[in-house]
Amino acid sequence: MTELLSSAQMRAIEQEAIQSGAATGLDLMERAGKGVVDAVLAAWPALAADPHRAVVLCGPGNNGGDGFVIARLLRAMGWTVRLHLFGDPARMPEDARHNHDLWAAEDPVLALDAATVFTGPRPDVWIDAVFGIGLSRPVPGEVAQVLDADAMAAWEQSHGIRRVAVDCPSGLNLDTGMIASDTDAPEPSGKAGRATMNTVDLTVTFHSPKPGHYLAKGPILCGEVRAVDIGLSDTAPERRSIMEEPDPERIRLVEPVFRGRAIEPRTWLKSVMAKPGKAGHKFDFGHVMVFAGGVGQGGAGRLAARAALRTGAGLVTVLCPPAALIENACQLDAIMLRALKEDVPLDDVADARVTGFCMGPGMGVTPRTRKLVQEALARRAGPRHRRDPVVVLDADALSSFAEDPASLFPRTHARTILTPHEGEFERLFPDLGSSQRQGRSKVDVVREAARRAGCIILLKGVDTVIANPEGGASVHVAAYGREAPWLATAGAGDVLAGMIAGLAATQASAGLLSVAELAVYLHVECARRFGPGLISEDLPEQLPQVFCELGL
Ligand SMILES: NC(=O)C1=CN([C@@H]2O[C@H](COP(=O)(O)OP(=O)(O)OC[C@H]3O[C@@H](n4cnc5c(N)ncnc54)[C@H](O)[C@@H]3O)[C@@H](O)[C@H]2O)[C@@H](O)CC1
Ligand SMILES: [K+]
Repeated sequence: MTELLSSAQMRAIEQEAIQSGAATGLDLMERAGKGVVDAVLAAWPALAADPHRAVVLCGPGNNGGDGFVIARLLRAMGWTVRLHLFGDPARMPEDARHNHDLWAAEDPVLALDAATVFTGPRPDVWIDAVFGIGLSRPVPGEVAQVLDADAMAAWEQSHGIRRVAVDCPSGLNLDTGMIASDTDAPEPSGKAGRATMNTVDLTVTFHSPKPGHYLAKGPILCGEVRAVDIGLSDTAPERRSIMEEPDPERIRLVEPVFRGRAIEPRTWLKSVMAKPGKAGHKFDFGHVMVFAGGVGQGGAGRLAARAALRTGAGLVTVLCPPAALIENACQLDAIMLRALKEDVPLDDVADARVTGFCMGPGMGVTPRTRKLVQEALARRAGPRHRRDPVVVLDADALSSFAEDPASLFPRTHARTILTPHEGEFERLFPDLGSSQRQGRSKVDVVREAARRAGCIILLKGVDTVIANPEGGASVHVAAYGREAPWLATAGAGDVLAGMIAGLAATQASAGLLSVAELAVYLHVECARRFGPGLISEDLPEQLPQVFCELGL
């Protein structure tokens, strides 16, 4: 997994390098600028053949300083560069000011406004170095006009211009992935934030990617993200193994990468999933019970059950009210079926070998659902198991506690995982949901929710955030070449809940957060493998081929 660094962590690493004498701020800025130029030429090798035109937009801080370095390096390659500055050079930080002066000694520093920028000739490359991690408020109106998605149409064939962002498209908050004008917070400047922000083709960031590249608007705006090495060493207190819970000080990006290097997905899968012994018995791979709804309400539970079985659980049983037995029996074969009468306690039907419960899809928002959830949460490890059964709570199992979430949290435990979508999350954590809309990072709110509930929380979305009560957090995004828009289909969440229950119920040695990470990854892989036209029934059916393609 790649570890994502917050702005504060990035600053601390830079400061340590500077204070230890390993590099000066100027060295780092020079390497950053060179890293951007190299990344541009690597992305579009044809640009290296002969000199081209560039527009470089610089801001008042060190992001602008990087811009001045880039402009100077391109000029040295014979390029024609028009450089525009927002801000007063006299007030720039020292290193940025130094690079400003090197540029200004030979070429003009133009104003950064639409009239000045778009009356110049059309560039081949557009470099946005206005704001980076230092963005502290909405982008001022005159800069916003230049960065507006439609503004480039002032040039003919503007779609052919290669757009590059330094650290991030200016206006994107690298901790939250939001743009200031997206949030409910009033804008202190009183000026309207821009409605549309220019997307770029390539974002070049330094040392390590940041959460904002993957959260919220980040994946829409950044194009492709390249992290370039600027010679900083990583001072993470301890780098953990892929199957351990993540370092609570860091945020982990869910992808088959470990310690910065791509690994075979097979290595990742094998480290998380149960290792089948040669003489494995079905009970060695766990028994998941999935609760289905009443007559005509069983589809969601059956989808989850199918996903749990395909993911590797040895046995899966659907529990349903007696009236729904025939309906379910007509649809299930390998999945077992048991009736659960209204007044019968869960212990009467679930023996000690049950290692996982998947609850919520189609169950109904009822007092009975609440009671069953409470009973499942009270279960403890059977004699043959090291761990308590996992309890995955989704959909109606969560909504059944919407009136009184505080009555759920004393019962949830470290082997519980809640898988809400945004609406369900906000019903359980109203204050956290609204603080997110006001600009708080999705990672921070999910971390706090996990702490409050004392269990794992997986908040679904194109950007999915998972956190555990210790502060460990990971982000998975269905973007950057792993888009799966057709996953927005009825029942896809039920399948995910079943996949998590199926993987976790095998009692693999990996922690539950690692299991949830893998389930989210597999879920998207299944959707991508099937492609457009996907319906939720198709998802579990892709698993055998996905496992095979990932080398399992
Ligand atoms: N030595 C270093 O610190 C390095 C920093 N690097 C670059 O430096 C950047 C961070 O530099 P800074 O901390 O100076 O931050 P930025 O350059 O991102 O922006 C800070 C400046 O912008 C102003 N500002 C912020 N939001 C504004 C708004 N909405 N409207 C008007 N003004 C606004 C601030 O008052 C400050 O002057 C990184 O993103 C990266 O590009 C790289 O060169 C690597 C080395
Ligand atoms: K920028």
